[in-house]
Amino acid sequence: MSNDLRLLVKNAKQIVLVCNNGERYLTKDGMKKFALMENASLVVGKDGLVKAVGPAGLIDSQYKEASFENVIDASGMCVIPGLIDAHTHPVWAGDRVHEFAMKLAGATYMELHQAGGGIHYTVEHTSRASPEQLLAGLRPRLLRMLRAGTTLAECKSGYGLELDAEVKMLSVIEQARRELPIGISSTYCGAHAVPRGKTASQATDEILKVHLPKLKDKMSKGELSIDNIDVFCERGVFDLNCTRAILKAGQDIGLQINFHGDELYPTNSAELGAELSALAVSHLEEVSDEGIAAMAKSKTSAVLLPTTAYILRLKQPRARDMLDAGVIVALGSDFNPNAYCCSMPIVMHLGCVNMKMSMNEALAAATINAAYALGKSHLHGSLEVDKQGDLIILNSARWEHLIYQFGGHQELIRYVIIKGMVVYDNDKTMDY
Ligand SMILES: N=CN[C@@H](CCC(=O)O)C(=O)O
Ligand SMILES: [Zn+2]
Repeated sequence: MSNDLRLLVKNAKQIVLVCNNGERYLTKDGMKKFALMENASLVVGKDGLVKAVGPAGLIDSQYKEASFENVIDASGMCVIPGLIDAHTHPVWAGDRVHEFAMKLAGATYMELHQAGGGIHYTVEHTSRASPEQLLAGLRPRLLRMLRAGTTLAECKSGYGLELDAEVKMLSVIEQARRELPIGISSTYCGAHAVPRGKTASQATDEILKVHLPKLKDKMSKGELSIDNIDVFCERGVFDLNCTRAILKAGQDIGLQINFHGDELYPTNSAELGAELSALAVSHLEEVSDEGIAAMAKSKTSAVLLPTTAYILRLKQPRARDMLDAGVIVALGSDFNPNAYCCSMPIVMHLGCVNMKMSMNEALAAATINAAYALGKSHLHGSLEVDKQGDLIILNSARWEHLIYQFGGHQELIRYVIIKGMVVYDNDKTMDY
C-alpha cells in the first residue's frame, strides 16, 4: 500500500458524497436523493485528490498497512464536500452601511444607484484604493468565507469600470489566489455599471476595443488568469444587445459566460444565456417561463442568490419552477456591499425557507451545481475518487444541521479541509 497519503478521515457517521457516478451536475430527482454513506471513511493522497471513500470497515482493511500524514477520527461527526460559492463581489473599498439604513427606510436599490450611490459609490472608493488596501480588505473576507465552509469561491471585479482599475482588482484577486488556500474562480465584470459621463454603448465600445484586447494580452503573457466574463444586464444598465456583444467577445478570448440577468426587471436574460450557451446566469428574480425552458434545454445553470431578494425585499427567484423544469440550479452568496453575507450555510437556509428548496437540493446547489456554474465540476463539488479532497467535517451526527441551525455554522463546522490539508480547525487559530 502506498505511503503517499495525506489524510484519513475515519468512522464518520455520515459522508455526503453528493455524486457517485461522475455526474457534472444534478437536476430534478438527482438533487433530491443525492449519494450519502453511513459509517464511512475517506482517504486523500499527497496530490490532494480523493483516493478512496467507502464503508469504514472496508477502508480500514484496504489501508491497514498505509501511513497517513494526518488521521482524523470523525466518530459521531459528518463529512460533506466543501461548499462552493458561485457568485461574489469581495474586492472593494468604502463602507455602505449608511445605504442599508436608507433601504430599510424605503429607498430602492435602483433609486440609490441612479442617485450615484450603490455600485457607483463603491467604484469611487475602490478606484482610489491601492492594491495593498484592496488586498487587506479582501483577505479577511475570503477567510471568513473559508471558516463558513466555502472551499471555492467565484470572485468578480466590477468596482473599477475603467480599465486600469479593473486590472487592479483582477490582480488583487490573483494575488489572493496565490496567498490563500481557498480556491478562486476569477471573473472580469467591467460591465457592472455604466461609468459616469458615458452612455452604455460608449462603455460597451470601450470594453470591446480596449478592455478585452488588453486582458487577452495579459492572459497570454501569464500576468492574469481570468475564468469568466460577466455583465449586469438590466434596464438602465446594459441592455440585451450590449450584453450580447460583450459576452460574445469575452467568449472569443476564452472566458466562460456567467452574467447577471433578469434581476430587477424582466429583460430576457435567461433566453440570452441559453442562446449563447452561457455556463450560468445569476439572479433571475424576474425570469420568464420561456427563459426557464430555454435554460433547462441549453444546460445553462441558474445561480440563485437568496440574500439579494431577502435584503432588497424583492420577489423570490422561482427556484421551484426551475428545479421542476430541470434547470441546473446553483447557489451563491452574492457577497457584496449591498448583501453583506459570506456564509453559504445561511444562503442554503434562505434557499430552503424562502425559495422552497429541500435541504438536499440546497446542498447539491451549493456543491456540484455551483462547481458546474464555474466550469469546475470535473474536480470540485462532490467527494469522489480523483476529485479534489475539499471537505468539511461537522460536529453533528446528521449533515442537515448545517442548514437547520440558522447561523449556527460557527459552532458546527469543526474542520475545513482543502486538498486534504486542514485549513481551518475550529479549536485552533490558523496562521494566515
Ligand atoms: N446586481 C448587481 N450587482 C450586485 C450588487 C452590487 C452592489 O450593489 O455593489 C449583485 O449581484 O447584487
Ligand atoms: Zn452580483
